[in-house]
Amino acid sequence: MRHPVAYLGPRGTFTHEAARALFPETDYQHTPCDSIPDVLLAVDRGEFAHGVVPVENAIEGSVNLTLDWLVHHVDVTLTAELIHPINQNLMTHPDHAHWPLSRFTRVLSHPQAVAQCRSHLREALPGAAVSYVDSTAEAARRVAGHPEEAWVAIGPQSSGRLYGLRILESGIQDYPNNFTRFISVGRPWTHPTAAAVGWKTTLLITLPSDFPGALHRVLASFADRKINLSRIESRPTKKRLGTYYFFIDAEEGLDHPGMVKAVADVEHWGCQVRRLGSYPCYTFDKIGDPRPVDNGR
Ligand SMILES: O=C(O)C(=O)C[C@]1(C(=O)O)C=C[C@@H](O)C=C1
Repeated sequence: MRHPVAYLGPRGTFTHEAARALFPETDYQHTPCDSIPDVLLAVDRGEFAHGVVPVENAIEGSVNLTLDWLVHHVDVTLTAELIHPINQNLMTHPDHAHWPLSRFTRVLSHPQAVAQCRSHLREALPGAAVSYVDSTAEAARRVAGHPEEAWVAIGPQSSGRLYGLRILESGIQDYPNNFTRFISVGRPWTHPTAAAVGWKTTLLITLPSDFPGALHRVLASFADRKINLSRIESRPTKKRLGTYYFFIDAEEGLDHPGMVKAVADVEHWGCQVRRLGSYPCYTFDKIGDPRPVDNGR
């Protein structure tokens, strides 16, 4: 039996590409969900052993929806990371393939994808309205379903191929080094063939309110043990203005002796520490390129 993997769908999203790279189709069955919360909830409820969602983009930064749902709505474990290249395409219905860009009135895509192409859109489609949808592939599907509309979608080539769109422009992101970090959540697993390029632990830290310099103490606890932190991201607690949760990624496993001491220190300073996961990190070049998604799979 192939193990079930939920991902942000529909078929043809960047997350689908990431899910297929992380969880090979020989061993895993991929199922699309309509939104990031749907993926996380399905795993949290035990309906899927694994889920894949985006967490951070090189151009636009954090995927706040993922971070906030991890904090407030689900209790799932982070089990792997994949850094995946992102090439954004401007695509339309084949009937409009020869139109000048000035004829298009609306751009559809995921907010992260639109944000990655903001400058390009201002120049290429200055008059077009923007409609945000839950994923790039959903945008492609809607554009394909409305040939009567002068619409374009932004998304991966795979979504254009799946929904029968034509590519008008490729590589439209504003900066060339565009990568998104995806995470898997759920049960522990190991990739059947790929070697990890590193190991990370993600902690969610809440500072005590009455302790000046608490964040400094937290950072020093890791620095004192020579543990590299690759990311610190704050999100509002949503309880009171000016109060935050800190997501901290450390480049060691949770049972590394230095990590054990650093976390004990942080707790000693009165911080609350939630251990979100300790997991291998994969990169796209090392994990291998799965065959393109086609209509049958
Ligand atoms: O819409 C998709 O294709 C997604 O997989 C979502 C998502 C994201 O949320 O960051 C994934 C990668 C890109 O950065 C743009 C969109």
